[in-house]
Amino acid sequence: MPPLELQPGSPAMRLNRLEPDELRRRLALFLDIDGTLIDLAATPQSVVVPDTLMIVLRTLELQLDGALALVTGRSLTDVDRLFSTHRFVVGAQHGGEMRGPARQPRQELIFVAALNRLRPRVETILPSWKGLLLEDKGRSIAIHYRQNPGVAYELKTTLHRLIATEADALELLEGKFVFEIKPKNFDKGDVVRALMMVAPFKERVPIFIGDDETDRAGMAASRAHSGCAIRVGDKRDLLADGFLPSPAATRAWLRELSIRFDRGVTAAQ
Ligand SMILES: O=P(O)(O)OC[C@H]1O[C@H](O[C@H]2O[C@H](CO)[C@@H](O)[C@H](O)[C@H]2O)[C@H](O)[C@@H](O)[C@@H]1O
Ligand SMILES: [Mg+2]
Repeated sequence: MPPLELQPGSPAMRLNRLEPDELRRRLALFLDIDGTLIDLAATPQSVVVPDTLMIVLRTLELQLDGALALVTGRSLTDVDRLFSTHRFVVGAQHGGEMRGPARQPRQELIFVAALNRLRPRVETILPSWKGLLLEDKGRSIAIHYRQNPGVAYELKTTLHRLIATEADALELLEGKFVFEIKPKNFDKGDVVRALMMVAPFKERVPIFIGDDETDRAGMAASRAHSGCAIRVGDKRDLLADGFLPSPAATRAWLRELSIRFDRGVTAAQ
């Protein structure tokens, strides 16, 4: 099994002791995408989803009777482009856009007016710096500065100043070489809470796996449902019950989990 480091006494320890078939029937997986399932790349468009990951996710989704969701900052359209051969349950745009198990896109419009008012002002300030990439997702706007990391402080200060005019409605998230402007009324925790109210997630124990500050709301919601949280990367995090060192380790861990479920079913037959 790849190196999943578990905090002593965490609920994850108890889950880990369950028989494979019991675990399979009890578990719900909430998986962040960038930096957790797939390796980071120079631009949002240049990431690669390995075929093997696609197979593992699809297999786990079947094994968990559908209780697997992708929870991401990306837009739903972008998720469907990346994972083009299957439509997963998705909490996109940090929870601003959702496709639940009923396969119906649910779009929340609250607070979006504030974002629409701010959009032209963000577009106006961007040419002040070289190498910025604007990713307008509709319900959130990402400003990537990976190509010019030196601008971080000045850009952040400017964006904070812009957002101050819509402070009741909007917030600034800090990701990996990216600042994101999003409405305040949702986060990844809402995705977990919403899905845990409906089948097939309901009654299961959630595990949220993420790599970023923006995942902490999802991690906290998972723990609040008596589940656990795993942080990917080298940051220690008090909210995390376990740690995986890299997206490659996450992929390997998910694959091992799927194999363990498969063996459990075979053993029970
Ligand atoms: O919640 P996530 O699934 O982790 O998505 C977070 C953001 O990921 C993407 O940006 C990040 O990944 C890019 C590709 O590796 C990288 O170039 C960029 O620097 C990262 O910040 C995505 O473009 C954003 O929309 C997501 O919010
Ligand atoms: Mg991530």
